[in-house]
Amino acid sequence: MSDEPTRAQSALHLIVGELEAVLGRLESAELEELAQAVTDADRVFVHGAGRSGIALRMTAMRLMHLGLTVHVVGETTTPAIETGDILLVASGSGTTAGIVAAAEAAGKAGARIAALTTARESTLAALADVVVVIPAAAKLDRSGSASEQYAGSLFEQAVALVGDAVFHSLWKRSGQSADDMWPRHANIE
Ligand SMILES: O=C([C@H](O)CO)[C@H](O)[C@H](O)COP(=O)(O)O
Repeated sequence: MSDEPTRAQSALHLIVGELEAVLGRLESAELEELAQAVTDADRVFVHGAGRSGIALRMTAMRLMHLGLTVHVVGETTTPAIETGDILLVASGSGTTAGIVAAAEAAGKAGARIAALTTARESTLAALADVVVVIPAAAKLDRSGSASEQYAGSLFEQAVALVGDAVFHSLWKRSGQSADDMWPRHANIE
């Protein structure tokens, strides 16, 4: 058998390399601001379209494991957002209509808004109290300069990892052990 990497292995190397590069360019102060805003909030609401939303659902689960009250916007049981809450949104483009509308509504309700986006100058970023810029490709960027991957893949992967990093830092600050958190894990699945 040849030692040559398969094409999927080559793709994995590409993805890991792109992630390392893009995550290395994140502003540490922005990440700290995000972690603090999440921990300061009464409740955390997450929202994103498509894969951006899927990535944030991973974060939502871990923040729940940490003991925070977390809701995914659009779920049947999600209540009204209000003052003291934070809406955490992810949108590579920063212009997805439903996400911008949600941020506007959350702001009017008195909630804080934290946005993960590639676009610091976007409508979404302008609405947000906390912005973490992930300098990946937005989904319509066909230049290949920010990423060789399809559409917003690099952004969406980075959102999941940023969420895990925020969770991990908050977990370590909390002093809880893994055993302390485990009873919150779903026991019907
Ligand atoms: O699902 C997505 C698409 O496959 C792009 O890679 C996006 O996450 C979805 O279209 C939302 O777009 P953004 O709000 O610009 O992240």
